[in-house]
Amino acid sequence: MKIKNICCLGAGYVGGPTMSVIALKCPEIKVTVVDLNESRIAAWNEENLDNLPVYEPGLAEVVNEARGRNLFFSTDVDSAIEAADMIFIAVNTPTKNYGEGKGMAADLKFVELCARQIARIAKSDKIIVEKSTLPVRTAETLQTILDHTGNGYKFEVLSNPEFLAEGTAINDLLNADRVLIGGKQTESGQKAIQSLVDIYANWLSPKQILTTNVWSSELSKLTANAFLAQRISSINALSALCEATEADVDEVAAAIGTDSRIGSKFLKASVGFGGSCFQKDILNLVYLCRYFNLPEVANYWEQIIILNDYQKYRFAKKIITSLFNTVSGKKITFLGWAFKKDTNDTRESASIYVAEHLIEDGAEIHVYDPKVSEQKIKADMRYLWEEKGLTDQKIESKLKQIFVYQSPLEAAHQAHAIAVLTEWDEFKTYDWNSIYINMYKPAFVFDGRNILDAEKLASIGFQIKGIGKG
Ligand SMILES: NC(=O)C1=CN([C@@H]2O[C@H](COP(=O)(O)OP(=O)(O)OC[C@H]3O[C@@H](n4cnc5c(N)ncnc54)[C@H](O)[C@@H]3O)[C@@H](O)[C@H]2O)C=CC1
Ligand SMILES: O=C(O)[C@H]1O[C@H](OP(=O)(O)OP(=O)(O)OC[C@H]2O[C@@H](n3ccc(=O)[nH]c3=O)[C@H](O)[C@@H]2O)[C@H](O)[C@@H](O)[C@@H]1O
Repeated sequence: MKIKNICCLGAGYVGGPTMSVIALKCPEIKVTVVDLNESRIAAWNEENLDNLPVYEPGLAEVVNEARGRNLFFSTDVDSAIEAADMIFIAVNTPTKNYGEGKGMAADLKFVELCARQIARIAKSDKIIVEKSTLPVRTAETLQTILDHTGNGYKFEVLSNPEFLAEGTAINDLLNADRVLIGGKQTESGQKAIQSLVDIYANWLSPKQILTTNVWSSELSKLTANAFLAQRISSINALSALCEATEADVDEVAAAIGTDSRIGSKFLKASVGFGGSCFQKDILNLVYLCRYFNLPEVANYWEQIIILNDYQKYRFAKKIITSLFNTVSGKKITFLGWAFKKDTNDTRESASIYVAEHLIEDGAEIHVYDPKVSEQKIKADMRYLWEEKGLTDQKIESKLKQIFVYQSPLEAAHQAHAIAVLTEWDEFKTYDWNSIYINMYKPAFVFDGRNILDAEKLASIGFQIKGIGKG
């Protein structure tokens, strides 16, 4: 079946960029991205492309070309569902923060609502594509809801997990290592798979398009994220040993990375990984393993999260101990708040947890991030403290310890220490001499990303401490 009309439920970091690229590459297909969040849709429709809700290099150009031609953003979910032959579900699947599986399982309520809405609205057969990251066997749940609450039409459920990374999303979509499509082994299942293959074949080669059964596809997504995060926790674990032994973690990573069986990518020691997915997906995997009575397997994967929490805590503790065992009343400058460079996303960013530890010890946190607003930074901290059950009064008082700047020099003025939390390229280009002159001495720099020229900074007079540097 040749697809003419696509609808995507969820206009977030995945729905927005993926559908923009599909629209760009398939001008004959009408693509409508819908969301319940009116302000998000309004931002996608903003004339000024600087105000798109997602910051991604190259995204504005893609949106500019396709929007209004065959790419549309709307809050009219029902009409978009009705008109579509193929519906992508790209809604959020956060960790459950209530009830059964709290703190571990994926919360599928938004996905379930989508299925119920599709079933209620559909007036023709449709292909439903899981784009959100979901626990293995969710397709079964979706199929059951669709078949039992629908109006007698046929729904084929496919799994098509997304592997893009934020900050490089457009390039990842245009030049994907692979796309993965899982479907039923029945004749209609294979036809549905082919319809989706045909879409990606507009710009990817057959070698880049993998097809599997539904369950392998669903599980491959959680597995890919677990393997990626495992590499970071592995190198971060070694970074602690490097600091104790005067080995240099970057040298160790480069040395092992030359072994083609290990590979050099994703071995950058850091203050700890963040982002909306690694932690959530691994917790989900751990929950699934426990559910299937595999405690040893669950404990194995859980260690990645435990180590990541330790790494964030270790970084904060190093700042406190280096500053003579207290940061009370001291000004600590944070360069970066986003969970990685080239994104405005801050979900689960290490900066949030490091800030919390330091504020607990009485520090003032002065933040500069090129893409993250003051409102967002404060909302992140408020959310964390609300989750911990702090009173509103206590939260308001703690928020007074956070200051946000438009300029890095102002943020660092009269600081006791600077902590690099995100690897933004611009941090490397600063006039570090002027920064040094205007800081309290000894002037400390804690490079949580190992991006600065440590020798140069040391020669200026800084006390520089990287991750995994002896
Ligand atoms: N952020 C990323 O880089 C990646 C995310 N994923 C997965 O993709 C999924 C979406 O992630 P993000 O885009 O980051 O989330 P997001 O939170 O940025 O976007 C999800 C959007 O769905 C909307 N939504 C919720 N229920 C809806 C409904 N019933 N109808 C219409 N819209 C609805 C929300 O308002 C929100 O705007 C998650 O499962 C995530 O694990 C997968 C690969 C990469
Ligand atoms: O499912 C998802 O959401 C996505 O999760 C990650 O993408 P993302 O979280 O956007 O970004 P990454 O580049 O993976 O970085 C994640 C975190 O790990 C950190 N990181 C990454 C690499 C590294 O070597 N060291 C390191 O500390 C980053 O700074 C960041 O905080 C995966 O890379 C994507 O393939 C996947 O689609």
